[in-house]
Amino acid sequence: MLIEATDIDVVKTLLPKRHDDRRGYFSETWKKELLESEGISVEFLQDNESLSVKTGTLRGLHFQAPPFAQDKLVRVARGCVLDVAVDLRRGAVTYGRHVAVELSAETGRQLFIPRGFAHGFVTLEPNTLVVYKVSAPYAPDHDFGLAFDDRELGIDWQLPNDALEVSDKDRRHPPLSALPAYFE
Ligand SMILES: Cc1cn([C@H]2C[C@H](O)[C@@H](COP(=O)(O)OP(=O)(O)O[C@H]3O[C@H](C)C(=O)[C@H](O)[C@H]3O)O2)c(=O)[nH]c1=O
Repeated sequence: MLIEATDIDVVKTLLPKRHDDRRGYFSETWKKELLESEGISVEFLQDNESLSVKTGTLRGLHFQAPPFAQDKLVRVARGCVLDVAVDLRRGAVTYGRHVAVELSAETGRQLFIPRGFAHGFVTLEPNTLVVYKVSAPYAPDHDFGLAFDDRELGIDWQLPNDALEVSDKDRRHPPLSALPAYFE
C-alpha cells in the first residue's frame, strides 16, 4: 500500500497493491494496521455505496457536524470520479482550500478525508460506483452542505455547469462565507 500526502497534509491518497494473475487481480483495499502505521488511526463504522448513472453527476459538498463528524476512505469500484475535499477547519492554514484527485476503478487509487472536511465528487464516466468507509453513522440532523460552485473555493469540476447532474438539495447549500464554524 503506497500512502502519499496531498497539498493538505492530513488528506492522503492511497494506492493498494494489486496481485495480478491470468484471472485478473487480488487487492487488500483496506487494512486497519496499515493505515495506523501511517498515523491514520480511525475506527470505520459504516460502508457506503453510491451508483451514479450519468457522467457529470455531482454529489456534494457534504459533511456531518460534530458529534457525528466523519472521516472517509473513498474509492471507485467502477468508473471514475474527480474527488474533492474542502478544509472546513477554521484554525487551519489551509481553511477553505481543497484537494481534487482523480479516483478510478482502473487505478484503484483511494482518498482519505479526515473529519473537518467537506467531500464531494463529479463522475467522469457513466455508471460510476463509489464505495467509501465512514467513521460515524449517518446522522441526518447533522448532515450539512457547502455550495459546490462557490467561487471562493475555486474548484474546477472539469465539466461545464450545464453538463452537471446535481440534486435540488445540492444546489441550495450555502457558500463558505455563510457557513457556521462547525470545525475549529
Ligand atoms: C449519506 C447517507 C444517505 N442516506 C440516504 C438519505 C437519502 O434518502 C439517500 C440519498 O442521500 P444523499 O442525497 O445525501 O446521498 P449523496 O448525495 O450521495 O450524499 C453523499 O455524498 C457525499 C459524496 C458524501 O460524502 C456523503 O457520504 C453523502 O452526503 O440515502 C442514508 O441512508 N445513509 C447515509 O449515510
